Order: sequence, then C-alpha cells, then structure tokens
Amino acid sequence: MPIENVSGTGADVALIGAGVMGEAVLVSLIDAVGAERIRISDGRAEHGAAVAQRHGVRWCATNTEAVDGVGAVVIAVKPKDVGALATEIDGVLDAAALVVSIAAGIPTAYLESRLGGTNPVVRVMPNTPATIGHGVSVLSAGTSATADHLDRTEQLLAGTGTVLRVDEAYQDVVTGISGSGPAYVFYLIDALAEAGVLGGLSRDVALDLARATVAGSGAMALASGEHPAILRERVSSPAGTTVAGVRELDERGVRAAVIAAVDAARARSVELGRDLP
Ligand SMILES: NC(=O)C1=CN([C@@H]2O[C@H](COP(=O)(O)OP(=O)(O)OC[C@H]3O[C@@H](n4cnc5c(N)ncnc54)[C@H](OP(=O)(O)O)[C@@H]3O)[C@@H](O)[C@H]2O)C=CC1
Ligand SMILES: O=C(O)[C@@H]1CCC=N1
Repeated sequence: MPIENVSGTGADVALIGAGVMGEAVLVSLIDAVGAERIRISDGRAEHGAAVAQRHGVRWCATNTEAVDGVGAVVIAVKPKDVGALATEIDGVLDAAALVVSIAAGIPTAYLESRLGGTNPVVRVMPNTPATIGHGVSVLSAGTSATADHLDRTEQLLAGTGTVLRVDEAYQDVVTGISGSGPAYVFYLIDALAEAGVLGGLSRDVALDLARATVAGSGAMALASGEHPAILRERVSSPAGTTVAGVRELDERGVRAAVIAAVDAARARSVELGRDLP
C-alpha cells in the first residue's frame, strides 16, 4: 500500500545512483510510495535508463531534474562522489526535503554542510540481501533530522528487510558487520563448497549443501533467538565430528580473523569519512 505522506507532502522521491545498492533500495521505495512517484538518475545514462524502464519509474537525465520539487532524495552514489553531488543539487533541492544517504563512511555533518545546513539528513547502512527483502538497514539521524524523519526513512526502507536505529557514532562498526557482512558469509559458503569438492562431491552438490546449511543456520539463529554458542553446542555431540571441526577453527584463529575483518572494514569506513573535500 503506497504511503501518502512518506516524503512529507505526497511529493516525489528521487534516487540518485542506480548501482547495486541503489537498485535494491529502489524496489523498497516503489513498495513504499508507488513507481509513479519515483525518479532516478545515474552517472551511466544507458544503465540508469534501463533500470528505470525495468522498474517503471521516471528516468531523469540530470541529478537536478531528479531532485527538483521532491520531498525526499536517496543518495546511493559511491562515497567519493557524495560531496560533488551534494554541491550540484544544493539550491535545486527543496530546503526541507529529507536527504537519505547510504554512502559508507560519509557523516551526516558533511552532507548537512554541503547542503547549506537546512535539510534533515539520515544516514543509512543497508546490505545487499535487501535485493530480496532480507537485508538489514541501520538508520542514524543527523542534527536536524527528527523522529518523524527517521519514521519516514523507515517507511521508505521497510521493503529492504529489518530496519534498526543506532547513534551515528556506531555507523562505522555497523558497516563492518552488516554492510560488509554478506561478503564474509558468501566467502564462507564458497569455502564450505570447496571443502565438499575436496571430499569428492560434485561442485553443484557441494554448493547446494553449503548454501542450504548457511541459509538454514541463519534462519534458525533468527527464529530461535538462542545465543549462537548454545546452538553450536547442540550440533556438537560428545566425542563427535563437530567438536573436531570446531577445534580446527579455533586453532586456526578463525574467530580472531572474523573480528579483525570487521575491524578492518570499520577502520576503512572511518577513513572514507575523513579528509573529505
Ligand atoms: N554494495 C553494497 O553492498 C553496499 C553499498 N553501500 C553504499 O552504496 C553506495 C553505492 O554502492 P554500490 O551500489 O555498490 O556502487 P555502484 O558503483 O554499483 O553504484 C553507484 C552508482 O552511482 C553512480 N554515480 C556516481 N556518481 C554519480 C553522480 N554524481 N550522479 C549520479 N550518479 C552517480 C555510478 O555511476 P558511475 O559508474 O558513472 O560513477 C553508479 O552507477 C556506496 O556509497 C556504498 O558505500 C552501502 C551498503 C552496502
Ligand atoms: O564495500 C563497501 O564499501 C560497501 C559498503 C558496505 C558494503 N559495501
């Protein structure tokens, strides 16, 4: 059911940047307000126009055309492109329009300053499972974004999956866990499948087993609400196969490696937000 006042006035919603993450968010925007109220623009005209056609939304050849008169704009360009984009749309974008940025590492304060300090800005970290409505999107308010702006953002992103809120100070570590996290999980699926091939299974069967095991375990962790250590213990029969396997993970430092991976991604997110022009 389209939400009439999701952008504040029933006005259109713009999406700038129709790449991997932008297109995933687009599906949720369409759910929220209806395709007829969405406009998109992208640096690659042919690609952007094709995305617009695929989803039945309005293609705009320029970013300024996309934001002219909208009630909300979602910025889904790469972090390095956010500053120039904000400068480009400032002046055309209504001063009260809600600005939602999904760019990793880019602080709300930076966007606020680039937009003349008037627009409410909400920073969001989504993830690619949003493509199938199973993502998690984490919201933080900038200085002039109210609870109402967070509510509107949540409505716009409800179709991406779970929506959570954190103080902006935690967005970098959130990025390391849930933003980048799907890549670690796909890496694990790939490694499990490789082990199956080593054990003599065909690649297809090994991949089916790996995918189903990760999907089933994730669904069980969610549905049961139990601590993962308890769920792991239930798989581990005394003197059985699982304790032997988990001991290898411990001896090879996999837990420490996962923590280090998240921390490296967090540090990179901080870096992306530093020394911006
Ligand atoms: N991929 C992911 O898993 C996640 C990504 N993000 C964030 O989402 C954002 C987009 O990432 P992703 O979708 O992976 O990247 P993509 O490169 O797939 O998409 C970005 C798109 O934005 C376009 N673009 C760049 N500059 C402009 C501009 N000035 N005006 C209009 N369009 C422009 C690009 O066109 P061109 O190629 O011509 O530059 C490209 O089509 C990033 O900020 C990233 O940090 C957040 C969470 C997860
Ligand atoms: O790799 C990146 O920078 C983006 C942000 C989080 C996931 N992908």
